[in-house]
Amino acid sequence: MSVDTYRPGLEGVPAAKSSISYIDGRQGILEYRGIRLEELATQSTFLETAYLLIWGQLPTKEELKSFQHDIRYHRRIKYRIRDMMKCFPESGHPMDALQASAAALGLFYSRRALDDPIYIRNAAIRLLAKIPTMVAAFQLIRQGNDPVQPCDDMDYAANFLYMLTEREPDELAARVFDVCLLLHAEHSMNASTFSAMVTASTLTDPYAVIASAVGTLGGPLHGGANEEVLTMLEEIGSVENVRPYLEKKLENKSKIMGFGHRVYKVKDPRATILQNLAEQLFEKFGRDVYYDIAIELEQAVEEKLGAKGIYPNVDFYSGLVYRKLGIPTDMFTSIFAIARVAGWLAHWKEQLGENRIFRPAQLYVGMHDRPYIPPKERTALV
Ligand SMILES: CC(=O)SCCNC(=O)CCNC(=O)[C@H](O)C(C)(C)COP(=O)(O)OP(=O)(O)OC[C@H]1O[C@@H](n2cnc3c(N)ncnc32)[C@H](O)[C@@H]1OP(=O)(O)O
Ligand SMILES: O=C([O-])CC(=O)C(=O)O
Repeated sequence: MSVDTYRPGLEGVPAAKSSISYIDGRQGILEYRGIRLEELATQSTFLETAYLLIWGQLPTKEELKSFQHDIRYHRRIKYRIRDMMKCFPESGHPMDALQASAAALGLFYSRRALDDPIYIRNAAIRLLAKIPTMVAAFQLIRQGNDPVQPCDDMDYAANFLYMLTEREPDELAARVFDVCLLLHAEHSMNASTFSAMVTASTLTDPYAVIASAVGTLGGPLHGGANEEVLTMLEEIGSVENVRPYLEKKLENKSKIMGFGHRVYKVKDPRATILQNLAEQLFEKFGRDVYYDIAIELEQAVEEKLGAKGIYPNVDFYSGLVYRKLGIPTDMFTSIFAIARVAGWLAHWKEQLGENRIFRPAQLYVGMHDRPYIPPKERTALV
């Protein structure tokens, strides 16, 4: 293998064949199973879209009804998982709590019948159903409260907001949240999905697959950027400070959170839809002061970095939507994870269909034939 074939970060290197989603990064197009995201966002729901992603086609009325029913039925989590979560430190990050809880599901359900479609379906249903319950449970537990049981009369998104706030959510808020989940559900070979696929390729159980993907999503270069964006907007503090802040960041060669993408060289289509959702919420519940800062920052970054193809990504406007929905900043990435479970499961299933263990090569750049030096003859490096 030569240095010429090595691409840091595997940029542009195809790592799998997939029919799940398609991105045109120059035109800002995203399709799930061939259907434009914009069409799904206005006409579908998160659960219907999750079905589409995992099983490859839109469900019939009966299939959707039975899928929704099964998810409702499996929303509760075992008291032992709740008790385990009560032992987590309240100061711990929600993504760490989620990774540990997702992995813990494997203790109860990891039968690994990977060639049995019923096992695959049940595992997908359990994960889609229980992950939101676990995310909401940690939020209540860390505030010193008991988790709220899922409400059987509520849809997926409304039920999550209910478990989080203990109040029946506003209709617009629930619909907006559902669309947010749909927008974050899948995005081809991103880092967390790749992580899920590597884990899946060893034929381990799906709970380990999802736990490894959650760990990868949390980093600030990936899903964790949505929290960082809000912190940055708070730090900027005023519209007047946007340009001086940006100048300083660029001088220090720092990244501007929520901007840039390996594939998109224009504004991420999800950011456009999220911005629109934020505006719908502002119209009903009042404008967020940070929105004006965000708009000014988008403009300033475009002037400075637009020529390099650096525009807002999905993480730029999502936090402003979640904030208006009353979701605390350090939970933003867990919300992303609830949605992305659908995409991870779709890739898990696709990977199992034509599995070969991931085992890439490396370019060894170390030494050879070094003598072993006994401890007393060694000198410290510094
Ligand atoms: C859900 C998601 O994962 S969406 C991405 C969320 N992450 C972020 O918002 C974090 C900020 N963005 C970034 O760090 C990057 O744009 C990434 C990680 C998303 C993509 O990284 P890569 O494809 O490896 O691009 P890379 O980091 O090599 O950047 C290429 C060039 O653009 C610049 N650049 C990229 N993103 C940014 C940014 N946000 N702010 C300033 N400059 C940037 C780099 O400095 C680099 O410039 P150079 O060629 O002059 O050295
Ligand atoms: O595709 C990527 O690299 C990151 C991303 O936008 C996502 O995972 O949604």
